[in-house]
Parts: sequence; C-alpha cells; structure tokens
Amino acid sequence: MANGICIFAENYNGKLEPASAELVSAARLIQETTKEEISAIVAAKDCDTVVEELKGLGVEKIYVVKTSRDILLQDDAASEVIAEMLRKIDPSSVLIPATPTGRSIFSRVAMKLNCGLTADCTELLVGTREDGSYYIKQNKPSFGENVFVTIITREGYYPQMMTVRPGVYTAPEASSENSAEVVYMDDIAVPDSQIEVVEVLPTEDTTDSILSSEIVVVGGRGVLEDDNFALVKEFADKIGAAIGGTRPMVDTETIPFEHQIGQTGCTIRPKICISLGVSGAIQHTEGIKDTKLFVAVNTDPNAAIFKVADYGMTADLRAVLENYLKL
Ligand SMILES: Cc1cc2nc3c(=O)[nH]c(=O)nc-3n(C[C@H](O)[C@H](O)[C@H](O)COP(=O)(O)OP(=O)(O)OC[C@H]3O[C@@H](n4cnc5c(N)ncnc54)[C@H](O)[C@@H]3O)c2cc1C
Repeated sequence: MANGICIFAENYNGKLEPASAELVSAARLIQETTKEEISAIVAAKDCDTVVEELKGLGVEKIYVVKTSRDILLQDDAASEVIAEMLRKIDPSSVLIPATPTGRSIFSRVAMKLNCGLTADCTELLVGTREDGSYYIKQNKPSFGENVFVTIITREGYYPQMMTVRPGVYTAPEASSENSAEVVYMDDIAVPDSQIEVVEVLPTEDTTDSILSSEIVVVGGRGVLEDDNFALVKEFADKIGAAIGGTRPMVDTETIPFEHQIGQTGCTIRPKICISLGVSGAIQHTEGIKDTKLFVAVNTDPNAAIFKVADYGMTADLRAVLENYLKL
C-alpha cells in the first residue's frame, strides 16, 4: 500500500534548490493530517551537502542514488532512475518543484509509472474519503489563469504527483538537531543518455530577484497612465527594490508574467512592499499577505488595498514619486 510523502530534491553543483526546500513545509502541512513519513529523493553526483541540507530541514528519510555524472539535465536518464526509485519507495504522494527541470523530468516519470501529474499547484490540501483514506486536493490556476481549480488524482493511481509553484511555501528553518535515515539505493543503474550537456550558462531570469528582494515596489493599473511606469522604475532603482505588478501590468506587457503577484502569479514575502495604483482585489492581495511592512498609495480613499496596508496614502502616485525623487 502506497504510503509516505516524498519530495524531489532538485540540486545543482552539490546544492539543494530553494524550491525543493520549500516543499518540506508543504509536506509538513499534509503530514499534520495524514501522519505519513516525509522522505526525499536525491539523484546526484555530489550528494553529500544535499543530504545534509535535507536533514537540517527535517526530512525524515533520504533515498540517494549516487551517480557518476550529473543527470538532472538528462531527462531520459534522470526519469529512468527516479521512476525506479519511486517504484521501490512506493510513496502515496510526490511533491516536485514546478521548475523547468521538475516539469520536464516528471512528465516522463508519470508516463513510466502510469500515474497522473498535476502541474503548477499553488495550494495543497488534504481530503478524506468515506473509508477514512486521504487524498491530496491539488489546487491550481487554470484556463489561462482565469479560474482556480481543484484536481484530484483518480483513486488507486499512485503516487499522486504534483509540481508546486516556487515561492508559495516558505522553507522551514534548518536545525543541526534534526536527523534522518539515509538509504543508498546502490542497486539502481544509471542508464546512458541521448542528451549531451555541452555548456551550462547563467540565465538573465529576474524572477529570483522578486522572490528574494527585501523591498518590492508593486505597480497596478494606476501606473499605466502617462509615463508613470518610468517614474516607478526610477523610484525602485533609487531604493534598491525589485518591481512586481498586478495582472493589468502583465496583460499590457509592462512587466513579464513571472513578476505578476497574486493567486495566479507569485507569492512574495519582502520586508517592505510599496503598492502604487493598485485597487486591492483579493486575487492580488493573496500574494502579498505575508509582507512585513505594507505601504499603499491610491487616489481612491475607499480602495480595498487600504484594508490590508499598514500605512495608506490617499494621493496621486505621480505626485508622491516626484516629490520623493527630489529628495
Ligand atoms: C481567477 C482570477 C485570478 C486572478 N489572479 C490575479 C493575480 O494573480 N494577480 C493580480 O494582480 N490580479 C489577478 N486577478 C485580477 C484581479 O481580480 C484584479 O482585476 C486586478 O488585480 C486589478 O489590478 P489593479 O489593481 O492594477 O487594477 P484596478 O483594479 O483597475 O485598480 C487600479 C487602481 O489604481 C488607482 N489609481 C489610478 N490612478 C492612480 C494614480 N494616479 N495614483 C494612485 N492611484 C491611482 C485606482 O484608484 C484603482 O484603485 C485575477 C482574477 C481572477 C478572476
């Protein structure tokens, strides 16, 4: 009988990807109800540091296939190895970061294991069947991000597999007091790959900056008038902030989708968030609710954004920014 919550430990150069560390928190929330063991799978050449990182985060059991080469960019070989690991472990659910690597490898793993794969979840909840068994409610935006749906893996098909959008959960604090059982699966062979990795280049992806920045300036439709956005960029530069926005900012291609904040965008947890010309729709404020200090500027004194702001300013954002930039 399938049992246990298993996390895919994505890693590069001997280090655990932050998106995989966040999954430990998602697994703990599931564990509160199902009481299952939390495990992780590692397939890597340099796995020692990754194993230590997972231990520190509170993973209870770590399954390792130590490889002679890095295989996570070789989807064919990696999916073969991971599918075999999961056949032996037989977990009831597998949580995977919704990164290009996670999506790419696990679509192949799902085929090999003849099970489903829900992509890009933004919330995982636990449901209970009449017979007392549990299942995962895999919530995610769908239909062009216009509706929010709950997907359930068909009963009897295990493991329930889902990729989870980075930034939705916060990684737990690591502790050197945590310990874990480490199981080396030496009998799993690593097959040859048809993929040769020629060179790995750093990307210019700025998503990281919005997820990790301590200060974020968020623009809404109010920023789209005149050349307000140029002022916002100048302001953000001056205070060393990353720029995020609401859906209209993405629809008008003012910012890339990766910088949309909210239910169907990303979740941010900066120390300071300055919101400019944003009305405060619930679908947006969901993505900023964990901000430590939240300041909002809006011309409409009745705007909903003021209900969630720590400090509100009923003012024209242009006047506010121009005055600040004169300082
Ligand atoms: C299923 C679903 C998922 C969604 N997901 C998301 C999501 O992830 N993220 C998201 O953002 N939205 C999302 N939306 C859309 C959301 O409902 C709102 O429509 C959107 O957040 C509104 O964006 P806004 O505040 O920029 O624009 P508006 O609601 O048009 O508000 C603009 C605000 O700017 C103010 N303003 C105008 N000019 C100025 C000025 N000069 N100075 C100061 N203030 C000014 C106005 O008073 C107004 O309050 C989703 C909707 C659905 C149905």
